[in-house]
Amino acid sequence: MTAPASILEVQHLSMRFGGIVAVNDLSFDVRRGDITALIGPNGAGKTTVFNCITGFYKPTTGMLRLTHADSREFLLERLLDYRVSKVAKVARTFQNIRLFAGMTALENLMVAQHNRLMRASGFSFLGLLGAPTFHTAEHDAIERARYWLDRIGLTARADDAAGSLPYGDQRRLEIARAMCSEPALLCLDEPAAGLNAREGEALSELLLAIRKEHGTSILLIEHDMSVVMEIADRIVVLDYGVKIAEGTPREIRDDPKVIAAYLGADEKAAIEVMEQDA
Ligand SMILES: Nc1ncnc2c1ncn2[C@@H]1O[C@H](COP(=O)(O)OP(=O)(O)OP(=O)(O)O)[C@@H](O)[C@H]1O
Repeated sequence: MTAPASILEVQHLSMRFGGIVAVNDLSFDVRRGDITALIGPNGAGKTTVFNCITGFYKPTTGMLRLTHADSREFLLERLLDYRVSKVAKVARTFQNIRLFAGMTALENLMVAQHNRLMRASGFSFLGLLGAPTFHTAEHDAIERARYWLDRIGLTARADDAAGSLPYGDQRRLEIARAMCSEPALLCLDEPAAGLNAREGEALSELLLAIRKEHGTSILLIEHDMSVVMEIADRIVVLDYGVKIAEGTPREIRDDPKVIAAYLGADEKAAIEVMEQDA
């Protein structure tokens, strides 16, 4: 059986906060194995969409259907947030870094596998008895953590406190931590924020490698257009909670509606700017 082409279908999603309509009747698909970017000016509703997908918010209306490669379906709007990560296998990073700063880099990657280890330990009982299933799970968890440390070039700093690492390394460690839970869908909220050009390139390389080597579908919010244009397969553009465009990086770059939204101008003014640039 071939895996369904879309890993996530967002259908008619709306989210209201009192009188504010943060997301308004939004529909788009995240294709399996693609890097999809969600972009738009400040306040467009991007983080609200993420919060609905990851179960932090219950949408006012709409459906969020996630389909695993084996065709198992999950309606994310009906799941509690911990089940979105644990059962539906959606992992997420945040705009601000949320590592455990006092724990080592390796420990941060082990904590991410806590659920799996707890299950293998029979919720402590089998672990205390030293059951082989627990030892195997523990060994696998360490191997997985070491793999990801190596993948982000931090093996030599495995025992350093996460908070003492350079900012770019912390960003990539967060992504590695999310990958330790072996997600079907990886949601990244502004992973390039605060990175310099070199760190931005290292991030792009990491995300392209995750897609290529692990086949993980990625949905990212990003303001850094150089990163978006370089790595995204498809882009969805939001403005005032509404989808104003969707397409390949090339299609989006030349779309007057998108340029107008970013300039805070109307479409006619945007076309004039494009003609001046040409
Ligand atoms: N919990 C909330 N309560 C009330 N209003 C909210 C809440 N969360 C978001 N909003 C409002 O919803 C709108 C969309 O916000 P959101 O943070 O989703 O935008 P964004 O595109 O992620 O912006 P940015 O790029 O600045 O992070 C804004 O007007 C914001 O003030």
